[in-house]
Amino acid sequence: MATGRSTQHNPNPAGGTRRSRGRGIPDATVARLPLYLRALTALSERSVPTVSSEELAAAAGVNSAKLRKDFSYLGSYGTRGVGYDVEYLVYQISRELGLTQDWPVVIVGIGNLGHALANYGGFASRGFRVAALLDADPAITGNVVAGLPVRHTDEMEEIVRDERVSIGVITTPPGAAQQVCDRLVAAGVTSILNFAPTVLNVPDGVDVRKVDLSIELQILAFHEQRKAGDDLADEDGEVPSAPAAAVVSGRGPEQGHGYEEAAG
Ligand SMILES: NC(=O)c1ccc[n+]([C@@H]2O[C@H](COP(=O)([O-])OP(=O)(O)OC[C@H]3O[C@@H](n4cnc5c(N)ncnc54)[C@H](O)[C@@H]3O)[C@@H](O)[C@H]2O)c1
Repeated sequence: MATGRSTQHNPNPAGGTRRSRGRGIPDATVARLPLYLRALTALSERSVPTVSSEELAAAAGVNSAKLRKDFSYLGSYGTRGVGYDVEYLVYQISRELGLTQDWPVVIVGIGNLGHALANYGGFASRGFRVAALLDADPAITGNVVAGLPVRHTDEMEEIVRDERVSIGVITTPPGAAQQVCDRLVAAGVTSILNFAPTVLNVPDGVDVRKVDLSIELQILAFHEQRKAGDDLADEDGEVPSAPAAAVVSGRGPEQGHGYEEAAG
């Protein structure tokens, strides 16, 4: 394993706007592109030809000034009085996100979550092909999930090389995640989507995105608590002291998605 590891890619580091490699689009803008693409795809499916920045911003849940700024990085300014061409924007954003090419993905850890992800049809329609499902448990290997045989992790290196896999999805228990990550990276994977509740150490040049539904729920709980506090304050004019900080204290900078709050 390489030395000099860094921790995961922080989409919004303190002290400046991080720019993605290549065309100088800020990472915060890149993080919002999938939101625009989802909204645009829905419009495209309804054969809507054009959309205003306000309509699209509302559909994507983003502020419209931010959307116009984001699209200016793509060189897309829309037409006054007409708006943006939906099909062209779908193409432009897909191209920017690298979705016009096929991305083979491996999923490691085919338990409850791995099964659910393997069965999720949305990957293929967005350009992500599940190249292999891997698990360390011989009782699971050989089972067919979503039409694919679960293969043993002993085959990981060979599969990554032969299928030219650059994206690995980790759905193992937390105790196994770092070791799985190390093997994926050593085999040539350069992007990891980590569902295990653990912080992964990776060498420079490897991007890690972390998905944690419990953190999202904790953030909602924080806002719920604030709302409850506001209601009480409305009644008696005082805001009660809320122990909410404890609820969100586990939120590290790499864990928040922060589409709206991220600098753009
Ligand atoms: N991010 C989220 O929102 C979210 C939601 C649910 C679960 N999780 C996490 O996802 C992970 C999986 O959860 P689950 O409910 O599917 O667990 P599970 O126990 O059902 O499945 C885990 C699978 O990983 C396999 N495994 C164990 N060690 C391995 C190794 N070294 N290499 C390859 N495979 C290995 C096991 O054989 C098993 O099939 C856990 O870390 C859990 O905490 C995250």
